[in-house]
Amino acid sequence: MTPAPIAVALDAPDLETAARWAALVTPHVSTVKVGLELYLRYGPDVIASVRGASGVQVFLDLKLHDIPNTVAGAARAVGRLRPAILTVHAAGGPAMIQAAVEAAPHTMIAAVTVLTSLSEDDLGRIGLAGPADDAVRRLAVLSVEAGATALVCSPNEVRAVRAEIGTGITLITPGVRPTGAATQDQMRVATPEQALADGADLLVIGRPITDSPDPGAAAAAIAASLRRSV
Ligand SMILES: O=C(O)c1cc(=O)[nH]c(=O)n1[C@@H]1O[C@H](COP(=O)(O)O)[C@@H](O)[C@H]1O
Repeated sequence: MTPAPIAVALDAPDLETAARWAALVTPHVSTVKVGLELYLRYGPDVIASVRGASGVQVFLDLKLHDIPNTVAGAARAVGRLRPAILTVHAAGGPAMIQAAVEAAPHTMIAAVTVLTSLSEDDLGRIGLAGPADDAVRRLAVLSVEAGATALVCSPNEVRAVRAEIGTGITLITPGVRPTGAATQDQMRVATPEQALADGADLLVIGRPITDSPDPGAAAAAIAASLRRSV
């Protein structure tokens, strides 16, 4: 069976746990995601540990955000690890995004538009007042023009972003919660089925899978539900 278009966020406190989660979920999902917690603790070795024997696609989520020269250096450094996907913050601007794209030519650069943990009230307070859709679409267009081939947004904006940028750009959506699951610190959320129906290409799902006593079964259940919904 083809693995589901899900990136499981391996936000674990230690490498053994992350590698165990990765091994349990990889029969069911296309991708595993390494974020700041693991990378800052263990460094580059973490990539090989979670990739394991399965050779699953690894998404390195470092959300780089600095001046173009610094981001180019960072993207070059981690590009050598050949992650399939690397995140940068779209708010770093077009020159920064372009620098990342050029520095890591074998990796898909995904620009994070507006964090899914931000509410519209939060957006007003950081100077992005208005519907989240507006800021997300603006950042999406800027990022694609700068060379990003993937975008990260909440499932609530995926339809508007797709309409704005057309096909050919990979849309990645965190903020995904199966019906009834706790939203925790996520503010702009939808179900996996809704995110896929609205045009997401890859769903980032962490705690609804990794907090389960059986992460493999939790991933398999969401994957099966996605298959039934298409
Ligand atoms: O870039 C990301 O992956 C990301 C962007 C965003 O806007 N929101 C967001 O939650 N994420 C990541 O997606 C994952 C979501 O995890 P859960 O909330 O546990 O499903 C975390 O690893 C976040 O770092």
